Amino acid sequence: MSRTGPRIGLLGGSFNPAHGGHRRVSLFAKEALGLDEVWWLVSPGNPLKPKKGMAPLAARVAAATAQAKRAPIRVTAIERELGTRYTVDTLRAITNRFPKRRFVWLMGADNLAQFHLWRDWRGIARRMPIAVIARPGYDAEAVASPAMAWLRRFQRPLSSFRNGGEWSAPALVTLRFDPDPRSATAIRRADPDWASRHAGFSPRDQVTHRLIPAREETTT
Ligand SMILES: Nc1ncnc2c1ncn2[C@@H]1O[C@H](COP(=O)(O)OP(=O)(O)OP(=O)(O)O)[C@@H](O)[C@H]1O
Ligand SMILES: O=C(O)c1ccc[n+]([C@@H]2O[C@H](COP(=O)([O-])O)[C@@H](O)[C@H]2O)c1
Repeated sequence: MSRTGPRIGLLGGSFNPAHGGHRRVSLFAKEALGLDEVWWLVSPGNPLKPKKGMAPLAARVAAATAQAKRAPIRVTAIERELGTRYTVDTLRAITNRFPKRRFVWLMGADNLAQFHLWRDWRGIARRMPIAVIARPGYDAEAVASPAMAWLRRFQRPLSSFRNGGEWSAPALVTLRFDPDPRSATAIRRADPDWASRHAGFSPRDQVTHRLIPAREETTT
């Protein structure tokens, strides 16, 4: 299927909590890749991360919404609505739901280093291009990672993504810019009570439907 509509970067994450690094790399990726928007997919629960120390989804969405203010970033809890937990399932559902858009999966180099542990990671790479954002302390690990051994053959120059270029997959582009050292781990270390302070946050109900992009027509 040919996708010619708006270009969307998807940044999935725990956002526990969201920080300026998320915002900055999203804006950078938007410019570098010529995207129309970046959607943050605030995860109900990363399958590889412990639940302990994780603030409730609603608290993380609220903090992400504040962090994304006045930026072309849409904060969603779409995995909650879709009932998906694994990225491969989420991306299948999103591409089916928004057939007119073109998507690129964004992730930091720390996630590329672990990507081979994700469910059907090759399936993710086949579904949409991947843009990896350099991250201090992780780039060497990412380059040497098992997933990279397979993805390397699909590496594309940044120029192939810009100016209406064809977005075939698998494709891997590396985004290098002034690396941003911020991390949620550092924030939690400085403020160990962050998650417990929000433990009672909006305990009821789903995170609210207005955070979820409206369903589009399913015909192209
Ligand atoms: N400073 C950064 N530079 C590049 N990518 C980043 C940066 N911070 C977060 N990311 C990326 O954003 C996505 C969501 O990140 P996440 O919510 O896990 O934040 P984090 O700071 O990595 O959290 P933690 O320290 O708890 O692992 C991931 O793909 C991650 O690699
Ligand atoms: O699908 C998987 O197996 C999988 C394993 C680990 C992480 N992920 C996704 O990777 C994204 C980044 O997660 P995190 O916790 O590093 O911010 C987030 O969208 C997770 O759901 C997905």
